[in-house]
Amino acid sequence: MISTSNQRQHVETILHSLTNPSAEGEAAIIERSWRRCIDRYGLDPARPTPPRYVPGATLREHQDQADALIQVGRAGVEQLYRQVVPLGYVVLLTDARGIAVQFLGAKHDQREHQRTGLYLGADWSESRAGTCAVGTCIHERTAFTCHHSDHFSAHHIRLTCTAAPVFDPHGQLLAVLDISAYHSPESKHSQTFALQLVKYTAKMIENAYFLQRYNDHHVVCLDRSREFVQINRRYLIAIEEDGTVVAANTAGRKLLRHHDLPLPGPGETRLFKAWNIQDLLDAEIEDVLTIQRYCDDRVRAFRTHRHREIHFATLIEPQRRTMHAASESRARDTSLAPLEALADDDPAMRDTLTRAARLRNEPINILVIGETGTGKERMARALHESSRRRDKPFVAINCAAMPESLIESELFGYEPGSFTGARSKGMKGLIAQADGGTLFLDEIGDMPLQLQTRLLRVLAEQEVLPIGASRPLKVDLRVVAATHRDLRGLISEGRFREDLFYRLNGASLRLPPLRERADKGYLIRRIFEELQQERDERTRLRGDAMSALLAYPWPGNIRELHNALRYALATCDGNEVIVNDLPEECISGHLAHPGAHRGEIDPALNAPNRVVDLPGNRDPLHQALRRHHWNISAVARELGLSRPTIYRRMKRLGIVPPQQRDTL
Ligand SMILES: Nc1ncnc2c1ncn2[C@@H]1O[C@H](COP(=O)(O)OP(=O)(O)OP(=O)(O)O)[C@@H](O)[C@H]1O
Repeated sequence: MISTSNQRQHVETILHSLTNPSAEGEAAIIERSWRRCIDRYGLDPARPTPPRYVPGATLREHQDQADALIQVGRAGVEQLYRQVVPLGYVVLLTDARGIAVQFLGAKHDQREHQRTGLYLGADWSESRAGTCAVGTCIHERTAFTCHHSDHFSAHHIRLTCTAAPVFDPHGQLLAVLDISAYHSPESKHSQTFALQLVKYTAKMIENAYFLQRYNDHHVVCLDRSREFVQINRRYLIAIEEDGTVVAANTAGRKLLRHHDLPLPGPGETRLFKAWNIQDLLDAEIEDVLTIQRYCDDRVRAFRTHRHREIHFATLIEPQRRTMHAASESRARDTSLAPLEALADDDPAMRDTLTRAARLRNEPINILVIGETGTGKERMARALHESSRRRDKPFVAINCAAMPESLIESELFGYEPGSFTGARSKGMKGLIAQADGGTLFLDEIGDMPLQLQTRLLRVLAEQEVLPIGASRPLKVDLRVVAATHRDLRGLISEGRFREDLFYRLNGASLRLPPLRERADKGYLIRRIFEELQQERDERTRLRGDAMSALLAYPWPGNIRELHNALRYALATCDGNEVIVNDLPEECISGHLAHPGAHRGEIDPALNAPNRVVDLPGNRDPLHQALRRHHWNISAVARELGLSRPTIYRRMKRLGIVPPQQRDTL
């Protein structure tokens, strides 16, 4: 708390500066803001303003509107957080109206954060909070440190806050990135480095947003340094195929303005001339569009027309083109679609899929290797569906799951009356059923040795001898076998036949574990989509749930992911899956907090405590109910959940309030 004399002195400083304006530079920004607080917003420096929070539903709307930026900027915000948290800072991302839509802070200080307004849903607009880093940054459209008594409200003067704006590709303010700390040296100079760091991160987020927004355009990146142009991406200018400039990042807009080529600002309706990149650079459009293809280091130097400055350029080509290429290849050969769908841009998977595509019609057997649940059966099915055998059967056999006594008859079939208990008409074995198609032998490492010998004969002769039969049946088979075991190890232990290994291993395809895949996001979205189709419903996967899913190491691989999403869809409120709907193990490394509710963006990182109300976690809910004497509204408030959700979870967990127990 700040002492009354300090508070009085703070008020006097503000009032004095307003009657004696003198400041320049950043001090002038503060004076201007103080004046607005009194003249325009009617705030009183003598009356501390406690933080104001928007209601949960309103916060949701703000978060939804900022969703694209939050998603694109997530990595940058999290990186900034990791850099500053050891120094006692929290990180806020607010929208252009100053509402905190994302918050990352140390877990144990949650109450303090909430008391100060450094929390989700806090309104940091200048008109509400007075002079502060976020609100004043929004007003002045510039990065700014509001240190201690720079704040208008005495409530905030122990804070140091540094904020930087993030603009959209048309110069409109999108968001403000802020770091704040409770304890800092008296001198404002101590925050110089903080200011640079926040500006840098805001620029990275802005550029990431720009590149995503214009990923269907050519984007020219310019820099005064050849060495840094690829890394810095300082000036970004999106152009059409004919060179027409369509947008630029903040630095790019400044560069264009400096060369008398201004772009319209937000809300500017008067007609601007459409500039061409050739108005800026002394270049043929072909020289610009071919940088990637014809320049050794993918950099080309140009002089600007007006100031004759040398700029080095690189070019980011439209993704549309890559997508076209991919869809063209698919159009040429649509049969590859089942394989293509297995992965997005994971390098190991792309290699595996390229090999699979080449092998799909080759007359060789394939061994699929990967940890349990990595999608080996999926791969086998996709190989079958992409091959010329797709209209014939795909027969899957799990060699580990089948009782040893049955394997032989199931696989090879039998003649009528060949053993006691056999069907009178005999049975066609699974191998014969797969004739013309694909036989998938899952967990091949678990096949008993004696059957390995018989299987070897089938593969060598391409014929199968049912039990009790005197003549073998000819079969045309492609065998895909899968294992998560080390077959060579089993061979050296004498538990797997080496000759069978070579028969099965005409080629091998290795599937990476999910934790190593770079396309986790694609898999999550795809499986979520598949499950929704299965359930015939439309549910949203919220960003916080996505973050927790991306961060989890997935020891059970895609099967575990599949189960986690199925679970979340079954237990969520039907509209959206949030982090607390996920199974406990998926979030226990990324704790959500008791107040995690459908209004917050990333409880996984906001988390001060363990989740109190995890699905399936009966005790904490039970404890909360007892603590509140079974008052459901109070429990719902504490847990940040709706009353119907509490009732639903009680029902699911079999929790019955005492007053109802007698009636059961
Ligand atoms: N690329 C994928 N896209 C969507 N779902 C997938 C994908 N790969 C696997 N799955 C799903 O993950 C689960 C496990 O896949 P699959 O059974 O193919 O794994 P596996 O490696 O054969 O497992 P195991 O080693 O236990 O036999 C299944 O539900 C499957 O539908």
